[in-house]
Amino acid sequence: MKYLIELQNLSFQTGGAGPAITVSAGLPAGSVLFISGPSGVGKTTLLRTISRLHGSISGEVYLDGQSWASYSVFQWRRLVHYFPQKPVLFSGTVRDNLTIPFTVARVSKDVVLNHDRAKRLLTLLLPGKSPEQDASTLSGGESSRLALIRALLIEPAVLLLDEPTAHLDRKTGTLVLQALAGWLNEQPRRGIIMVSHGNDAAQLVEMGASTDILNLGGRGKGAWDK
Ligand SMILES: Nc1ncnc2c1ncn2[C@@H]1O[C@H](COP(=O)(O)OP(=O)(O)OP(=O)(O)O)[C@@H](O)[C@H]1O
Repeated sequence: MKYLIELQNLSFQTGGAGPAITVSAGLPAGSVLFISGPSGVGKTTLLRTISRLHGSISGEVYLDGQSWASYSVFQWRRLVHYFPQKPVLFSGTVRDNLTIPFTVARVSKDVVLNHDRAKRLLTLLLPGKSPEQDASTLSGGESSRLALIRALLIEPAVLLLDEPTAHLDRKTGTLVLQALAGWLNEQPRRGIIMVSHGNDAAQLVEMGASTDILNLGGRGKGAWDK
């Protein structure tokens, strides 16, 4: 299989005025596709379209060669997981926020939090924070990192990240990128599509990730499709 996820002539309309945008791109497993383009061009809308939170006009998305039409919306969003710019936390503790998605799958809370990966991610991204802390007392950046840990624990095949390092200082941003690079390397068939700036791309390359750019201000093709 050449691509983990492939956008084939995916056409969508943003909420703003302007013509529909059509993109084609393929993401090999283990790599990161950066979405670039000027403010308001439709980067967030593209991520929301890929996750089926925003309707498309035409075209298709393939995951491991299988069209998105063959998945229920629920299955698709679990496998192709959208992480918004302002993620929502549940009321309750840090622990509750990490375990709530798993109560649906009837996995015990202790299993989730005793998982090595959960412990490692908490130590990396929220050092010094207790699982018993009320999540509403976390800072904006900490809340976002807690939500990111939750997204990583859900183990999607593809993570769609909307500016995950925005508003973070460089050191904390690097920790987030380390968590993402580690997550990519853990399993062979994972990928990330993210809206972010060139500095993140350069750092991920330094960490050994293979990256590409899909420029929405440009012709709408990934470099892998040349
Ligand atoms: N619900 C909505 N109602 C009206 N307009 C909307 C809605 N959502 C998005 N838009 C508009 O659609 C356009 C694309 O928005 P989008 O958030 O996808 O842009 P973006 O490229 O991610 O921008 P930025 O880099 O500033 O975050 C913008 O002009 C935005 O104002």
